[in-house]
Amino acid sequence: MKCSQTRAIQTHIITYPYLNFHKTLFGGQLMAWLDETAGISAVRVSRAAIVTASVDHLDFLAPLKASHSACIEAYVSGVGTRSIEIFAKIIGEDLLTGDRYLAGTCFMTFVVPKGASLPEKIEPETKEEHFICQGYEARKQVRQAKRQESLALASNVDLDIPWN
Ligand SMILES: CCCCCCCCCCCCCCCC(=O)SCCNC(=O)CCNC(=O)[C@H](O)C(C)(C)COP(=O)(O)OP(=O)(O)OC[C@H]1O[C@@H](n2cnc3c(N)ncnc32)[C@H](O)[C@@H]1OP(=O)(O)O
Repeated sequence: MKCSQTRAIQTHIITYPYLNFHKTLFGGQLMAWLDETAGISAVRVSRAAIVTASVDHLDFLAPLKASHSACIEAYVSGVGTRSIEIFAKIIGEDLLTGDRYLAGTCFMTFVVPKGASLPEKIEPETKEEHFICQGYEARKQVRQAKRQESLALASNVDLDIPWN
């Protein structure tokens, strides 16, 4: 399957309900939009009830200002046995001037239920897709090592009620 067949796009206007006290987009709102857009891309490659497993390298590169638009574009950049890596980019646009800027990039991993099937490989076509997809195996190895660290950390986190 080609990257382009998995592409999902959302465009939002940055307006009052989404602003923080800097009058720029609240980062948590951007994360919710990213999860939705990337999730749709993950469903496009799997046609299955995916879950978000992890988000890594969400880099907030530039603030998204009030009255600008934010275009989130996501596509599959690699697949494993049950995991799907999505690359997403967030492009801000000053709608009055047409100036565009990269506001952020992100990799997310979604997991399909046991029994669901994924294509054997993802085919990049554009220069950007080739660049992003070629790093998949290295990123997956890092992620697997981080997951072991995370599981070790979780086994040391206490569940005591915090108000005593
Ligand atoms: C009815 C619905 C219809 C659908 C309609 C369409 C909807 C379209 C729009 C959706 C847009 C919104 C999307 C929001 C989706 C949520 O909001 S989901 C809610 C938030 N997420 C969760 O609650 C997930 C909670 N965690 C879990 O359930 C489990 O820990 C997981 C993530 C499924 C892993 O389970 P597991 O069975 O222990 O995994 P395991 O067998 O060890 O590994 C399986 C694969 O996952 C990878 N993996 C596991 N954990 C991680 C990790 N933390 N990081 C990276 N990779 C990992 C492994 O490396 C392995 O990869 P492969 O070698 O198979 O490629």
